Amino acid sequence: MTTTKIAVLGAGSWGSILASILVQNGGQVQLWTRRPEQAAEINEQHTNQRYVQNYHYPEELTATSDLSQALAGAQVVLFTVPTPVVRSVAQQVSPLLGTGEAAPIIVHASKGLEQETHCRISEILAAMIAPEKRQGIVVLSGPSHAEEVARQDLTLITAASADLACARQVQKLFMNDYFRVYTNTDVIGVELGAAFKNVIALGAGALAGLGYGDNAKAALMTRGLAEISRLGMALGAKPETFIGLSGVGDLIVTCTSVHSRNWRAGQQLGQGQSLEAVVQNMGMVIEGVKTCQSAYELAQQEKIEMPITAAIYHVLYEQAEIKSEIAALMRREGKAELSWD
Ligand SMILES: NC(=O)C1=CN([C@@H]2O[C@H](COP(=O)(O)OP(=O)(O)OC[C@H]3O[C@@H](n4cnc5c(N)ncnc54)[C@H](OP(=O)(O)O)[C@@H]3O)[C@@H](O)[C@H]2O)C=CC1
Ligand SMILES: O=C(CO)COP(=O)(O)O
Repeated sequence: MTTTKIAVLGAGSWGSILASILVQNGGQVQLWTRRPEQAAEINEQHTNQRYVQNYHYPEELTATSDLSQALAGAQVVLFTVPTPVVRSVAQQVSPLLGTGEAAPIIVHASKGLEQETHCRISEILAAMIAPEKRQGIVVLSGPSHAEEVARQDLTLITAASADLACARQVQKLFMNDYFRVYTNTDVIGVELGAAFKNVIALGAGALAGLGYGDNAKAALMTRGLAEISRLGMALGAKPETFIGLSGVGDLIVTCTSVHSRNWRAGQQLGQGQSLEAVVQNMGMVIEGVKTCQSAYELAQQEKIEMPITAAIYHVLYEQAEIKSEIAALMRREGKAELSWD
């Protein structure tokens, strides 16, 4: 079997751990970081202390700050940078890619929507990388905190693509005894589930920060899933995807885990910290903050009721009090739980 050459772009928590899996599975991986000192740390110490503490990366993993070196001969290019920088990184990548037979499969593992354009990540990649420079675009998504994958905890995720053959190739690259990958062709549903769950996780964290209990958490997740699915379907997603790994699966893990940066950010907001302080202190991406604005605007555009997302938007962008938003949610007019009643 020939070794697959893979470029992983972004050496944060997720990119570096996905790169590690690919190396463990026999891939030849170049991990790109914009910081030469981080490349040196990964190559020489086999650590990435800023993002994943107490983890020793496989010694075969090579990091580089030279993008053309990372992409040379790559058959697969995996984007793992935060949503707000996907467009600018793709712009740098595009001129360096081969065409035709040399064009790579493009994969991404980011979870958000672009602010202002409301684009999904695969839409950004399709716009920035010409069709002759890529094979299929595959989305990797599901309940998967980097910290747990690092310790080889059992993890199941989805590889979604309109091109099922490409999704299967990506599935094969990542599968091993602790990391199991399913395929899905509903790219819209997978990307929207991933983006919107981060917004609900901010709410789950805020409830915890205010001292609410498990009833409130379950209620938020359930009604959060209802509104995510409503907007997702209006935007072309298949309903079943929201009860899959990239939907309810990721919603559960993000709303219930201390590993989640979105949950932790919400918890700190609930404890009374300012958004600026929370973002500043996290030192890692909190995707739900920006995606909340896109979700709120899309809901208005599609005329979809999303009361929880709207409440979180009011807190993040209009300085509303969390407790007043909770009170307003609880005092909404009584409703039927399901749309057919
Ligand atoms: N962490 C996790 O468990 C999971 C994360 N994800 C998703 O993966 C994506 C990445 O998240 P994650 O790795 O956790 O984020 P982190 O905050 O841990 O790391 C972000 C990485 O992106 C790099 N970066 C930021 N801006 C730029 C830029 N302009 N050009 C190049 N590189 C840049 C950072 O580099 P620098 O250090 O130089 O700033 C850093 O390496 C997010 O969309 C997240 O939702 C998905 C599943 C699990
Ligand atoms: O998406 C994730 C787990 O599936 C990670 O969530 P956070 O970005 O909130 O840490």
